[in-house]
Parts: sequence; structure tokens; C-alpha cells
Amino acid sequence: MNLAVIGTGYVGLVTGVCFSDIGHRVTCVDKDAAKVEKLRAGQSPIYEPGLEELIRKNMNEGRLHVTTDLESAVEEAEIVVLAVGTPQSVNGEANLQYIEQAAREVATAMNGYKIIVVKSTVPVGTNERIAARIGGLTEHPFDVVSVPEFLREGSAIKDTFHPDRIVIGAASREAAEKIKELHQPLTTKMMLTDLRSAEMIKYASNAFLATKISFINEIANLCELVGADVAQVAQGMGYDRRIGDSFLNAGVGYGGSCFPKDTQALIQIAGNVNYDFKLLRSVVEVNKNQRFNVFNQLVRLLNGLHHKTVGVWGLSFKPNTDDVRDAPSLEIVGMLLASGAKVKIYDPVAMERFCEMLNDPSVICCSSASEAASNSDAVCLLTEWDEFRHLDLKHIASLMRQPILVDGRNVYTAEDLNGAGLIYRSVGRPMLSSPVQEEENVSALQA
Ligand SMILES: NC(=O)c1ccc[n+]([C@@H]2O[C@H](COP(=O)([O-])OP(=O)(O)OC[C@H]3O[C@@H](n4cnc5c(N)ncnc54)[C@H](O)[C@@H]3O)[C@@H](O)[C@H]2O)c1
Ligand SMILES: O=c1ccn([C@@H]2O[C@H](COP(=O)(O)OP(=O)(O)O[C@H]3O[C@H](CO)[C@@H](O)[C@H](O)[C@H]3O)[C@@H](O)[C@H]2O)c(=O)[nH]1
Repeated sequence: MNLAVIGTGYVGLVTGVCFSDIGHRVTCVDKDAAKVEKLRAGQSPIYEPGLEELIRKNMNEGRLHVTTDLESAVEEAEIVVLAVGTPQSVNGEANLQYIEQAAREVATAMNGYKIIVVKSTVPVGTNERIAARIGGLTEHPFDVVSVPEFLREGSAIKDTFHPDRIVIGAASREAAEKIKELHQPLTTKMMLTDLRSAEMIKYASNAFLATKISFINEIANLCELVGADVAQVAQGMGYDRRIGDSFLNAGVGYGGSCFPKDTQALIQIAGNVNYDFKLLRSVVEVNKNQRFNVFNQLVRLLNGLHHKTVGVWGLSFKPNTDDVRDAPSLEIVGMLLASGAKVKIYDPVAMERFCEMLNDPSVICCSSASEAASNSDAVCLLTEWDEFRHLDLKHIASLMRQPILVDGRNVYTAEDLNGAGLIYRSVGRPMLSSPVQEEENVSALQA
């Protein structure tokens, strides 16, 4: 089949690559000419393990094309996939200007029947509105089908080639069956539903996962007060198949381009029909506060931050991506700088994007975790990149002015810390900080 994919962000690009890899002819369209040029040179505009290789393979084999020419791509396609951004507006609602613009452009480029697949995350009722808009601009027949995307950044390829499920929302049974056929090589776990339910499934899924994270973060905060270990608690809970063991990692809270904006958007969707989604409002509030925990620990341990040097390990909102959209690191580094600390940052891939987004020249960029720790009064770990798991902590402690490590992602075990000489704090695991050992570490420091 011939597909046009509009938007080459995470979703558009990975979708385009996936469908070309299973044998379709795909043209990815983006209005950002620099992105298109980069892609044409075989370079991925985003860091995602395995993506660049797949882009090159499918381009070389002639199935994947990239262009800024939306009109020609739509003319040639039987299926047009909309995968443009739906960022957060100032009032929390999803900003639909890009999807509306893309729908208008697709409508005016149509030259015959098309199935228009909406993969962008859009509020309930949007697919119907898009259909009405397109219908007002073209004489040609078409169907709009909602196929929400569930991929995770950092594991986007695996999630797309082996999805847990494909949700297909449509008013036309025929169009839904066509889209089902398209996904058949990827999975048999497909659900056909109406447009509004498909739109709601996406928001409800993200809101539920965000709820799990805020729940375990609250349990972590409680564990600290009562002397229990949240990692043990999560493990014990996870054995219950009704609960499941995923999304129970306590830490600095969720970030990224999806959970923060989609939880806010669902609160707004509810608000628009006079429903107060109390639970979700609390989830968001708990998440906001969770980012302060690491900061407060540093203030306590260092007796204030003025003229102190703090190393920061990990900046992307999660490992295996260079995405820093709504990353907890942005807020935490901002607070450290505002409190008068000197901040030394390190991330294996997200340095450039982070610095662009933070836009504060006083931050010190380092090329390794040990460089960020050198002569620092404390280090805080904000993203659990694999390379941080394999550091020689004793050596790290020896480089620091004060051997203080605040682990915002519960990366290290008691065994890792044994003999490292660190004053260590994590999230909801008070048992890991042995007061006797720490007193010895502090005395050694004062001597
Ligand atoms: N990022 C994720 O992991 C993820 C996962 C699931 C769902 N989603 C949803 O998918 C959608 C896309 O997210 P993203 O992160 O891939 O987007 P993004 O914002 O990173 O990229 C969107 C791209 O679309 C392009 N674009 C915008 N309007 C265009 C137009 N009229 N013509 C051509 N190109 C146009 C932009 O230039 C940009 O490159 C959002 O609704 C998001 O909520 C994202
Ligand atoms: O136990 C956990 C799991 C995740 N996180 C954090 O939650 C955020 C989101 O992580 P994850 O869900 O793995 O990444 P995303 O790429 O944002 O993917 C989410 O958002 C996408 C966009 O809507 C959806 O498609 C995915 O299904 C959904 O998992 C990150 O900051 C993680 O650090 C935790 O703090 N604890």
C-alpha cells in the first residue's frame, strides 16, 4: 500500500519506518525543511536506539521517502497518517492548531478516496471535528480513523513492531477493516471501537500509568517516614497479577512530552463537561511535589546551596532518549541555579537539547559522570542511564569535595554502596542509608 505520514516527530518517524519495513511504500512529510534534509542524509533527528539504521535500510531499499511536499505525498497515498504534535496550551488543554492545519492541507491536496488515520493524541470529539473540517474543503470521499499511538520513547521500535494492542476507532466498518489489515503483520491483538472511545482509551491509559507512578511516589514518601523500603514494597505488590510489577518505580516523578500534557488535557476534557476529575488532579500535584524531594535533600545535606557545587547525572526525561521535554532535570537544575549553586551537568546524549531548553550559560557542561562529580559538594542522579549503574562509586567519592550522592531513581543497591564511603540518599529507601556508616564517613571528612 501507499502511505503518507504527516509529521516526523517520534510517532510519525517510527510509524513510517515500521510500515515501510513491513513492505509498504511510505512518504514521510514534514514542514521543517532542516529535519527533512537531515533525514534524507540518513540521519535521525531524534536519538532512539536502532532508528537510524532502520531509516537508512528502508530508504536504501526504496520504500521510505521523506519530503516537505505534502500535496504530492497525499496525492499518491491511499492512507494518510496524521502524526503532528498536540502540545499543551497555557490553560492545560491540547493545542490543536497543528492537527487542524495539517487536516486542512490534506483536504486541499486530496485527489480521490483516502483513509485519514489520526495517530496524534487528541481530545474526545476531535476526530469528528477533523472529519467535518475536511468534508467542508473537499468533494472527494474519505474516512477518518482514530488509531492512538502507545509507543514509549527509548523503546519505540520494539513497541511499534510488537505492540500490546492496536486500537482502531472508526465510524466506517469498511475503513476500520482496511486499517486492521494494515496492522495484521504486527499483532492480532486489535480492538475495533467508535471514534470517541478510541480517543478516550489513549488519555485513560496515560492517566492510569501516571496514577501508578504518583501512587508509588506517595508510598515512597511514606516509607521514608516509617522506615520501610519502597523497592521491596513495589516488588511485593507487583507479584499480585491484578496490580502488575510495571510502573511502580519511585523517583523524581514522571516527565516527558506525554504524561504531563495528557494528564492536564484529560483534566480539561473533564472540566469542559463540568466533571471535576479529583483523582487526576491529585496525581498531577503529587508529581509536581516529587521533583522537590531531591532538591530539599540537597539543601538539608549541604546546609544550603549558596556557593556549593552540585553535579547532576542524567538530564533526559528517561533513559535511551535525548528528549528533555518536561524533564524533571529542567526544573531541578533551575532551582539549584536559583539557590546560588554552581551546577555541573552530564548526560550521555541529551546535553545539547538540555542546554538549548534551559538557556542558562552559567551551567557547566561535563563530558563524563566523573567529571561532573569532581570537586562537587554533592551529586544527584536524575535519569537512570545504564552507564551510571556501572560506575566505580568508591572512585567517584574520592573525586568529590564531599561524598554526597542523592539518587533520584533508586539505581544503587546496598551492595553497590558497600565500602564506597558515600553519604547516600535515595527515594523511599531509608534502610539503605546506614547511620553508623554515614557518621564514620562524615567524621572521616571532618578529620
Ligand atoms: N512522543 C511520543 O512518544 C508519543 C507517543 C504516543 C503519542 N504521541 C502523540 O503523537 C503526536 C506527535 O507527537 P511527537 O512527539 O511525535 O510530535 P513532535 O511535536 O515531536 O513532531 C511533530 C512534527 O510534525 C511536524 N508538523 C507539524 N505540522 C505539520 C504540517 N502541517 N505538515 C507537515 N509537518 C508538520 C513538525 O514540524 C514536527 O516535526 C502528539 O499528539 C503526541 O501526543 C507521542
Ligand atoms: O515506574 C515508573 C515508570 C516511568 N516513570 C517515569 O514516567 C515518565 C514516562 O515514562 P514512559 O511511560 O516509559 O515514557 P513515554 O515515552 O513518556 O511513554 C508514555 O507516553 C507515551 C505518549 O503518550 C505513550 O505512548 C506511552 O504508552 C507511555 O508509556 C518518565 O519520566 C519516567 O521516568 C517513573 O517515574 N516510574
